[in-house]
Amino acid sequence: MDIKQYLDSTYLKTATQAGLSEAENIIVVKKNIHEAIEEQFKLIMIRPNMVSLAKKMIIAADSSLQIGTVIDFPEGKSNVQEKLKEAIQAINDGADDLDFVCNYEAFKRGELDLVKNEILKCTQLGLENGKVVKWIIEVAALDDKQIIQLSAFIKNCVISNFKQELCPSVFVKSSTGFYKTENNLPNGATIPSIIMMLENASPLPVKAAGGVRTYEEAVEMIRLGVKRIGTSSAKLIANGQNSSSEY
Ligand SMILES: O=C[C@H](O)COP(=O)(O)O
Repeated sequence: MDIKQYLDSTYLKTATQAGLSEAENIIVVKKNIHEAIEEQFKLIMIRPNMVSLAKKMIIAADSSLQIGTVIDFPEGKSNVQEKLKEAIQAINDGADDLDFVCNYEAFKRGELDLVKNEILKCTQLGLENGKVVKWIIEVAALDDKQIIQLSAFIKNCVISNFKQELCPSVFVKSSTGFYKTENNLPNGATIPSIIMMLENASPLPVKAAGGVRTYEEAVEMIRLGVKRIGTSSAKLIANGQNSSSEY
């Protein structure tokens, strides 16, 4: 098993978030894309406005690196038309994976029809274009019951409305990595949250994202059963693999 094939190497900071100029931030994005090509990661996960750039670099390098991008990131509050518009642009620019932020706040308010509608329409758009779709539920914003309920809700929406053979292309994903918690609590993929997702999203696969920093943490997530790991520490994790004989 090659751990690199689980890694969605992620760089999602805007220039402002990185404390850089736009030009400097593009240099960092390019460095991340170049590194993902060199390291033969599964995928580079970047903001939508960087997808065309990644596509050009990947074609120029004759690489099989895939491109993922985030839709309605990081809050997931936009209406379904805006989510679809952003996703169509990303598809046209060359994205392979579409990681949608679910309107988890609407789910918490009990607006289930709204959430179901966005899951069905956006998933359909992705699948009919041959894309992988992921639904980010932002576990740090949810209590345990809500993690269980939202994972099961997404699963039920997908398995009742799409062909069974398409289910492996629709993930439930833990976190954006950008959620601000009170008292600096973990804002990403904790082991208990991932276990709850795995138990309730199956047969949909789970992506652990947010706070996965080391080879050991990545291996633990894979042992639990996740099929993808989104991390801004992909190179560090891959280097950890090189220094261990475990896999
Ligand atoms: O999947 C996406 C996350 O933004 C990655 O979070 P991280 O920076 O904690 O690895």
